[in-house]
Amino acid sequence: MDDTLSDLFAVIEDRKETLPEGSYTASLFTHEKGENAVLEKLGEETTELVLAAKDDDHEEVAYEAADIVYHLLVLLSMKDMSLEDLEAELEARR
Ligand SMILES: N=c1c2ncn([C@@H]3O[C@H](COP(=O)(O)OP(=O)(O)OP(=O)(O)O)[C@@H](O)[C@H]3O)c2ncn1[C@@H]1O[C@H](COP(=O)(O)O)[C@@H](O)[C@H]1O
Repeated sequence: MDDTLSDLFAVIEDRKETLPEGSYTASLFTHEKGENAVLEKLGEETTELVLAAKDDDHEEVAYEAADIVYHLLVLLSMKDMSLEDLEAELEARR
């Protein structure tokens, strides 16, 4: 899981840097979509996650959770934060 998250975060950071055409991630870092789109997605996906959990739909819970994690990592990158910031907070709670 650690590798999956850090690999995904590295891809997101690369998309932010290189802004390749056709990249959904890159579109979030431009005015095409921007921060509001990321925040809206996080809100929508959280609602969808709650509904999937209420239905006990494990496949849908995993799908929505993955959408949330991806957009959360994009948000961290937008704020010039890193996975280490998240890890430090989690570690501090142990
Ligand atoms: N993990 C993800 C990921 N999760 C979700 N999404 C996108 O987030 C959007 C989620 O929105 P919805 O579920 O609401 O789907 P939608 O109805 O198509 O929404 P709209 O974008 O049309 O508004 C979709 O366009 C998904 O493709 C993701 N896009 C990219 N990644 C990862 O980022 C990498 C780089 O992607 P690109 O930047 O597109 O090359 C990929 O290889 C993946 O590993």
